[in-house]
Amino acid sequence: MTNAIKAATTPARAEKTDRSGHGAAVRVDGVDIRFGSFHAVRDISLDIAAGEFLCLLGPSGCGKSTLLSALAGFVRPHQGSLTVDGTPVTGPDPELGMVFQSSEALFDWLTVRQNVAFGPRMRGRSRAEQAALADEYLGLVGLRHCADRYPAQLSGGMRQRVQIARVLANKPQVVLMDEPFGALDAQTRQVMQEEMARIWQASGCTVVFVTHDIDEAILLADRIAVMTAGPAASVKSVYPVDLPRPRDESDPAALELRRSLRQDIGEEVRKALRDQGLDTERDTELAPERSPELGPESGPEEER
Ligand SMILES: Nc1ncnc2c1ncn2[C@@H]1O[C@H](COP(=O)(O)OP(=O)(O)OP(=O)(O)O)[C@@H](O)[C@H]1O
Repeated sequence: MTNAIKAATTPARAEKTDRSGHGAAVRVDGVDIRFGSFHAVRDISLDIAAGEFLCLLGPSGCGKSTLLSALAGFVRPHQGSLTVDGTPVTGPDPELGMVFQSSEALFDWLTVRQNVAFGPRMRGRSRAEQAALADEYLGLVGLRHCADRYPAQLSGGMRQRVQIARVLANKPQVVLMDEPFGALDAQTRQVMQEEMARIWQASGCTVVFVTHDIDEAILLADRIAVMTAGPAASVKSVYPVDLPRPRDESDPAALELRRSLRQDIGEEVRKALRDQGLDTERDTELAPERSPELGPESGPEEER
């Protein structure tokens, strides 16, 4: 467990009704996942504190989504355990909200308000409670004025905000996000990242966020876990992001962290490309950056 994020104590899940909408501690302990004979991830251990924002970074195809799916209860580990506030994850659970990359997950035939009220409705909340929750979470994502529109009448960024509101309206303790802004244009993505930081702070939930984007991870995360190239991917290193919020990407400490992450992930990407028989020597895009004026590189937790 050298790469593990050490969580505080993990209180019993029995308290969850009192703390609904607040974060839960997540423990990934020695998790192996296989698809038939294919070994996707190997011996992954991570302790994520209640209310923490953890980003998972790594080369394409290393197993980030697979790990997230296991946390969501969609995929069963071959070995090891996944627990939320000490309770094993055995299948999908309303306490574990999943936000997908594509906003196609929304129900096109329901209005925005009905989409957000869907979870509370399924959980037997009264009409008044459904309306109040939809109003609250649409307000949080700044879309109260769109409540009566249908998803097709919204932009991609707005649809993603509806998806986030719909997940949060269930008051999950843990929100799992799989490249939620990956399909957005650069400007919308930047606004959504800033919004996400605000929404997370307002909701208090634990977030596990998969991304390819180093800058996005630095902007959002309390800690960043970097995965090795697959197959049999594991956690290579965990970086604490000790930067004040809101984050300033031009902060020298942020630039230094970015350089370390690029180097760390670049090594894994080159390894993956070599395994695929590609020549990576000429890949200048992935070459580690050298900026002597930035001083010594920041390192992952276990190197400190
Ligand atoms: N249901 C499945 N059956 C077989 N193999 C799978 C299955 N799901 C994922 N894999 C394989 O597991 C590996 C990890 O896939 P995964 O989607 O988790 O990677 P990723 O890091 O999220 O990739 P990307 O960053 O490109 O989205 C890949 O080699 C993928 O082909």
